[in-house]
Amino acid sequence: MYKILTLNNISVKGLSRLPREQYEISSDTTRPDGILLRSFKMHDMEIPDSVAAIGRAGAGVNNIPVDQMTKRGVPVFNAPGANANAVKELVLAGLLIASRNIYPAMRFAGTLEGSDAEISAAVESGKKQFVGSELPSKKLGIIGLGAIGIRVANAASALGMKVIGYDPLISVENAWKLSRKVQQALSLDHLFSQCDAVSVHVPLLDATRGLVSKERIAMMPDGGTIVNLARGGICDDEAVLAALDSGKLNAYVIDFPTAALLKHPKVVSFPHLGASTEEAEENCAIMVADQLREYLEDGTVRNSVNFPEAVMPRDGKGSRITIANANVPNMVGQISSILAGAGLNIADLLNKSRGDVAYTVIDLDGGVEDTVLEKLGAIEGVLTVRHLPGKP
Ligand SMILES: NC(=O)C1=CN([C@@H]2O[C@H](COP(=O)(O)OP(=O)(O)OC[C@H]3O[C@@H](n4cnc5c(N)ncnc54)[C@H](O)[C@@H]3O)[C@@H](O)[C@H]2O)C=CC1
Ligand SMILES: O=C(O)CCC(=O)C(=O)O
Repeated sequence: MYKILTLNNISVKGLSRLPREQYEISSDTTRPDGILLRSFKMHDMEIPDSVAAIGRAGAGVNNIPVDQMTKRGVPVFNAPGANANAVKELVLAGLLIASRNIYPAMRFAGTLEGSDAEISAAVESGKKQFVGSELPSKKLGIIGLGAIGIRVANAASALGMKVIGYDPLISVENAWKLSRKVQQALSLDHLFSQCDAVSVHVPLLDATRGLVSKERIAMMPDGGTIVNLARGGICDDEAVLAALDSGKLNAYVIDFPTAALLKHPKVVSFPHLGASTEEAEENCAIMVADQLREYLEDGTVRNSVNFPEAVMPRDGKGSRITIANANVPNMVGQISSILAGAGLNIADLLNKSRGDVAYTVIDLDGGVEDTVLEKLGAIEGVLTVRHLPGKP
């Protein structure tokens, strides 16, 4: 029986991918084999050494101590693209809310009193305060052309906006998906200097912290909009607030409000709502539960943020061993020698590496003694050895 600890509510459709006869799922369990979570902050948590894998039902993994898990040989999985449409829709909503002054206009309408005729008169005289602008008259800059950025770029372009994108690390697959109407920015400064609105879609990393800075905001045309549904910290909030006060910026759309931001009339705050649709919650939970199950049962690695992709078909009968180790020379040689010394025949072998980690999947013709597993675990640099018995 595998034990799974949940640190947030995970969609039932996802949890149902883990059959109850094999998986015990609880928000309060000791010695779990796997953890499923969304935005729970794991950095201050003591992660039990029983944990073999962590599944993030979403995209961002800045709430998980990924480096620490890599050193322990624990893969962290996420659900790339599974909530991207939901975020794209909220970005478009944010742009429209900002450009049409929808919040102040709704607040104004909500204050009106009197007869229908009086309300109608107040509506007609009051609406001039909320005159907005249309999206096609604006140029949108998108920073980060991953699953979300690409969708926002293509959708904004289809709505008639001029769109320019910046992502020096864009994948070939994503580049193919990008509308040909989207221009390429040569640098962040190039992007900021010509965009009326900028939307960020990058992970929170050292390299992206404070990326929307005072200096870059100053390059924008007056009256601009910043949209940040990516993470707090990517924009320098103090600089944004000063720019809102001076009129340099007209609106800030944020999914990560702070006390200072909530008080400001030009800030459009959402409560980390980007991925909160039934569809996105189900997509993420299903994807990550499937990946966790495949790893626990077969050692397969798909969509990990710290392990190499490792998919080796399995006939199910013989034993499978998986080994995570430091990515240093002669590991496969040492592993094979121990198996050969124990008279074990390797039926199939896959060895992949990513950064500091290497991962090996070995199918054996028969079973394997615990003493052999102990010898494998004692090789210097080996982080984890897992034995996955054959399935009938
Ligand atoms: N508000 C919400 O509920 C949600 C927020 N997010 C946030 O959005 C972020 C992006 O999500 P996805 O598009 O799904 O991720 P993704 O991994 O598909 O795309 C991220 C893109 O950013 C690019 N990038 C990385 N560093 C960069 C830099 N310094 N400059 C320019 N581009 C850079 C990468 O090359 C990649 O193409 C997540 O990391 C997460 O923080 C994601 C989903 C929901
Ligand atoms: O699970 C959520 O609601 C948050 C989603 C998110 O921020 C992400 O996927 O990065």
